[in-house]
Amino acid sequence: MTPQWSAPTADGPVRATVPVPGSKSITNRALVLAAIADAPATLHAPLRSRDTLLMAAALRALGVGVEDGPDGSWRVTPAPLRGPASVDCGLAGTVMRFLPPAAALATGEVLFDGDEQARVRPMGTVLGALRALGADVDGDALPFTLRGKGGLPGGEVTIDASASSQFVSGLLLSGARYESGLTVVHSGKPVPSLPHIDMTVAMLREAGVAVDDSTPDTWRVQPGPVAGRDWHVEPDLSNATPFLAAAAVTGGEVTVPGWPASTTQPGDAARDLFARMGCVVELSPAGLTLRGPDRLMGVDVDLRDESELTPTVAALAVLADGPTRIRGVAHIRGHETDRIAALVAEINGLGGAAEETEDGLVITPAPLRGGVWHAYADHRMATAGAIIGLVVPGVVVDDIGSTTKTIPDFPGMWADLLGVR
Ligand SMILES: O=C(O)C1=C[C@@H](OP(=O)(O)O)[C@@H](O)[C@H](O)C1
Ligand SMILES: C=C(OP(=O)(O)O)C(=O)O
Repeated sequence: MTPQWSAPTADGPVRATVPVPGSKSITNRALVLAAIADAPATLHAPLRSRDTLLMAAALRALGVGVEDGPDGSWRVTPAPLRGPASVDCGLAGTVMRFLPPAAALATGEVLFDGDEQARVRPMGTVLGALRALGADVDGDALPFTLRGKGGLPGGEVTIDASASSQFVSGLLLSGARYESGLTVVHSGKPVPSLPHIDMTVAMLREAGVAVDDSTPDTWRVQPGPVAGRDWHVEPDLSNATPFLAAAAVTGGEVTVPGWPASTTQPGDAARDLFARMGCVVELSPAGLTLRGPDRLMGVDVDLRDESELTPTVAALAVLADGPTRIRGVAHIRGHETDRIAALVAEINGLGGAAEETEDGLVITPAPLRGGVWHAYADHRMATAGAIIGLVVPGVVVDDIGSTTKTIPDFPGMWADLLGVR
């Protein structure tokens, strides 16, 4: 855990242009696709943070070449995957869910483990699916060992992906390399974060893989090669939201350059969310510019599709002038931490009024006081504390280092945002 971090308060409306590092979700998909492709490829502007460095390290351990380019790019040279190897998943859902289906293509043993908190994240569905498809893997959670046989027959598998869209994405990413391809059928409560599956499908198609997603809850990947192609990684739109929130809560103006005109990133939904809370949001070739209102409005929102935005929306909600209800995110209890419980505990710990519901939380604005905001090793809990600290003096985030999961230098970016570096 890093030393306690006193969140800086804003002494007026925040005005800044904030370049945001690359998307975690795109970078880790591109790394996996490049690793199992038929030719070398370059990732331009990839995210280099804990989650993606762990993915790169894991692929290197499996025999893939991942070399640093002078401009921050990554050159990936595919190779037949092979064990014995150890994979440290850290706390990264994308590593723990995307790599085991790829490791089933390897020869030899691959040991997976991660942070203590990672050992309670839902994994059984992926491992059960791999077993059903013919893989030799024990267990239902980290740590586990997969004994690679150099490939899988593939076929059809039915899973319950209501706890994470990553179960589907992980299987699809490697499915074209299984002998008869792969059909994943979801059966259960609705799949969350569906745009992240759309991102997987779009990137597979860009890599020349035929994917049929025309039937709801069924995805079919044809067997065949994955084309080695270069990837240009977009800025991480979900990671942009704390910086945009700084303008929202101080009546300021923040621009994030390079915001894509069209994207599969669920973070793009932030444009509409901020607008509903009273902000003026403008997308132009210069990027996305957000102007904060005099008073933020509370909202009633279903965040099932963009559930990773919940901590930012909750932080905005405590500073709004009316109640907010967040629905549709029961599964975020299995994110880096139980985010529903964590948000409610930390908001109430500062004197706020938040309540858990079965599938989200309700926040009623109340005067807040300073105090310790616990991050629970969760990058988005930490950035939520930073947002509140802009307005509430004396907020101290206990583990700002948790932000390195997806942002290399959040404290530095935050200081630049406020002009206090
Ligand atoms: O595939 C991805 O890159 C992600 C999918 C989502 O996971 P869940 O479906 O578990 O919410 C999202 O919350 C996570 O941050 C990234
Ligand atoms: C849920 C998240 O991460 P992960 O990829 O580890 O699931 C997140 O970044 O909000």
